[in-house]
Amino acid sequence: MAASAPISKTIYLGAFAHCLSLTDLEVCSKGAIGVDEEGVIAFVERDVGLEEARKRHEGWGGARVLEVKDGFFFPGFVDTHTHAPQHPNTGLFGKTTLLDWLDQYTFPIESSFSDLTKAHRIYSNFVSRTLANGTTTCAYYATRHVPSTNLLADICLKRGQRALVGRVCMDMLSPEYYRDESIESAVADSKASIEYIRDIDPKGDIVKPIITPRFAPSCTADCLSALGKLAKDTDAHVQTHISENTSEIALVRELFPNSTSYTNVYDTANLLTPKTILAHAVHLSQEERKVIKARQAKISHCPASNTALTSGCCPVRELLDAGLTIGLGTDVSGGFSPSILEEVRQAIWVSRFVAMQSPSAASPNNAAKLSTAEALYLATRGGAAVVGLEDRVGGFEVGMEFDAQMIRLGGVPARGEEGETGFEGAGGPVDVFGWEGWEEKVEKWVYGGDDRNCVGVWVRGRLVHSTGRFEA
Ligand SMILES: Nc1nc2[nH]cnc2c(=O)[nH]1
Ligand SMILES: [Zn+2]
Repeated sequence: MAASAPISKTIYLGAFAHCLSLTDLEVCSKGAIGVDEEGVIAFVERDVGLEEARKRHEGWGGARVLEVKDGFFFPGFVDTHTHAPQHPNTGLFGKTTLLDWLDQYTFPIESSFSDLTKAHRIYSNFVSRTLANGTTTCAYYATRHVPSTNLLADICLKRGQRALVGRVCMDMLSPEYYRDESIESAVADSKASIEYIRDIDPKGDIVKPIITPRFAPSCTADCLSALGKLAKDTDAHVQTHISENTSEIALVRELFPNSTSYTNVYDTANLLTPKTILAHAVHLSQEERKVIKARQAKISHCPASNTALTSGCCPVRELLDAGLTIGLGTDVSGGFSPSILEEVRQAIWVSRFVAMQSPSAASPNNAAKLSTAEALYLATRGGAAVVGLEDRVGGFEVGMEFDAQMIRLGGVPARGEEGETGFEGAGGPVDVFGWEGWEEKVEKWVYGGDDRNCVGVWVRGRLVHSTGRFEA
């Protein structure tokens, strides 16, 4: 499954589902998606069999055919915010909240990434884990160490996962043992990592650098401004955290007394650009939302993390109504799962908690609730827009690149005989009895599925993960 191996022209046959818009999920029970040797979608046929699809497309007679059985193709997920070095801490947060969690759990593990052997082990495992969960594009925070940050980019490139990889900057309020020595060294190290990543993938088809000030409380105003200038000079992406937790917001007010808001701190440093990803955005004021929209900066919604660290319930409907571009983020290890499918569920749950906070408990604010289609949109097309890939990935359209996952659902045997469990035909955690419609099958996957259902993953038409549960 080497990322550089040539790919053959393939017709992906069978059911597929993808989002056409925020509210519109298309589920096609009998499709044929033609993908060329460059991994670009050449045709998408609906309600046709293989022979008809071949007849309609000259030159596709000899193409390889890959059929999905008991399932469907779905676009690869986009994880718009996660921390690869925090992977060993997944599930470890106790009763902490953001600021004490950083001190207790996060800085100690991140600081150990000066050890390249350890970094290799953890990063390889995490990239495998995210791929196995259908994540074809991922925005990664690394640590402040240049060699291990570059190693993460190497691993993503080798495995064929699209990635934005960021060397973390932090020149204040972090422990002595894990802090940039100066603004100059923070900028020079960031530059070195940007140059390395652009060198290994000059076109940025698979890996790209992303400038990563950790968050305002761990960067001086001058460091933020220097990174804003670096973003302008290099035209690179930017990622940071914003307005995650109320104590953090109070700290920002104290540290930046001349700024009118948390958003204003980043805006003053020229860090809000169309290529900026702002993680969390739970407690933004109306004014801050307007500024973020005006700068065309993007939002990563991280519902599992926001609940685990009791940061708050992000009012996603309001952010959508304000016209902001939003994707989902696992935020490992604030978040407890590397799965964007889990974030889809968590985003739906959190929207329901927001709905139940309406003044009348007897009548929830239904408008706040995200539908399954909307949450899947955030996981695919929304995320693609957050990382600037909306023209290339996120849906099955002619001219887009084939980033996809094959989802298989378990069939329950038609006849259970005495002594049988009725479990024999099942593959994975979702039981399908045969009478469900395709929309219902997708719903069952969203609420009950996991990586056992994700049997194959492709990036630009290249197989990057497989469980062996289909014939390639
Ligand atoms: N969730 C989360 N928030 C942060 N704010 C600053 N650093 C972090 C981090 O590592 N995780
Ligand atoms: Zn984070």
